[in-house]
Amino acid sequence: MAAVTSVFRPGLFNHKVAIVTGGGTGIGKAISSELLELGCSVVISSRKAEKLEAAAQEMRQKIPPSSPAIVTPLTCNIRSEDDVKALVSSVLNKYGRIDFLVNNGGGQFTSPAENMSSKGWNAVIDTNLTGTFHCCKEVYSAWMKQHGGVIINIIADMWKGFPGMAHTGAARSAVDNLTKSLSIEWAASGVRVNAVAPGTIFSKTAMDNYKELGPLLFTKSAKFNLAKRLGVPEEISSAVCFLLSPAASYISGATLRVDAGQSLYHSMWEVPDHNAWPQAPEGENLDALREVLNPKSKL
Ligand SMILES: CCCCCCC/C=C/C(=O)SCCNC(=O)CCNC(=O)[C@H](O)C(C)(C)COP(=O)(O)OP(=O)(O)OC[C@H]1O[C@@H](n2cnc3c(N)ncnc32)[C@H](O)[C@@H]1OP(=O)(O)O
Ligand SMILES: NC(=O)C1=CN([C@@H]2O[C@H](COP(=O)(O)OP(=O)(O)OC[C@H]3O[C@@H](n4cnc5c(N)ncnc54)[C@H](OP(=O)(O)O)[C@@H]3O)[C@@H](O)[C@H]2O)C=CC1
Repeated sequence: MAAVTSVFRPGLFNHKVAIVTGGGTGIGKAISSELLELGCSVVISSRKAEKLEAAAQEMRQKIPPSSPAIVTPLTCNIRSEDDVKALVSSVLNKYGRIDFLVNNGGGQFTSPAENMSSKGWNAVIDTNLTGTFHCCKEVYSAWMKQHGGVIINIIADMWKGFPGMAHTGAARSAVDNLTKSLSIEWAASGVRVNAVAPGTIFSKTAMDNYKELGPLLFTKSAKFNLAKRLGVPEEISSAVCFLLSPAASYISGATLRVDAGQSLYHSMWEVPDHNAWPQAPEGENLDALREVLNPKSKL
């Protein structure tokens, strides 16, 4: 299979520097690879050093000879403010600038809300909401406040709630709002802040996170969008590269849904038939409704 080639102009991001959290797998790997192809040096960052190093090796082999880009793997748990400070400081020491921050690292587990422990809830909120905040704040304070830049937050299709993953729905919705607040507060520094809300995007690592449930969740999900197929990480990457690029110079505070209309369509979560709902009030409208539902009842 041929390698995907960016639709953007070669050299578009020459000599820029990006941090991509979760940059070694799935969506983050696709974003990092496309940025490298376009000339941007990328720091890929997540918790597991071995995984990052392997991803960096693979990416190095694919950087076009014409690209001045360098890829650097650096470990960081975004839940820890100290880790994030150390990451940003290392990037500035090595590269002397940070043009782009892509807050992609994150995730969750499936569980009905009533079975979530406080520890599990906090793990997901700390990762997806607080982790994103840590990265935005540190990159802004240490670099973008004085020099400008672009931040992209990867969120999720939580627009109709997120039954089965209520913790991440709450966290991502909060990041959608954080994106707007930061875009306003940091506008005068020349910082654009946007979000991308993916639909269901297949990668091996994303699916494996759900263990034996993974294949079922992903295959079942494929029909709940207008394309009638799953997305792939490259389809998120191109949206991110657009928002990072000068083509999006008039876009800030926005969330771009890259979901083939999934958020407009019906949900995977089935509400079972039940009689638990309060009855509608008696009156002429309910009488008329009963007649429509059961015309013979009048006889
Ligand atoms: C319903 C339709 C779904 C279709 C799929 C469509 C959408 C796909 C969206 C995606 O985002 S795919 C990307 C998937 N990738 C990831 O999620 C990767 C990152 N995920 C994680 O790191 C974890 O999920 C995490 C919970 C965010 C963090 O895990 P970690 O192991 O670092 O946390 P701990 O601190 O060890 O655990 C804390 C606590 O959390 C609870 N918990 C963790 N995993 C599970 C689980 N699988 N099931 C139930 N509970 C879980 C648990 O209480 C843990 O505490 P302990 O019990 O271990 O003491
Ligand atoms: N795939 C999909 O359908 C969708 C994905 N998303 C979101 O997109 C992002 C990328 O997911 P995807 O590529 O699909 O799945 P992956 O599981 O491949 O990616 C998740 C990445 O996040 C990193 N990560 C997790 N926790 C932390 C942490 N505490 N600190 C730093 N890095 C962390 C992981 O690396 P490590 O374990 O080494 O820390 C991993 O690289 C996630 O935020 C995900 O929730 C949103 C909507 C849909």
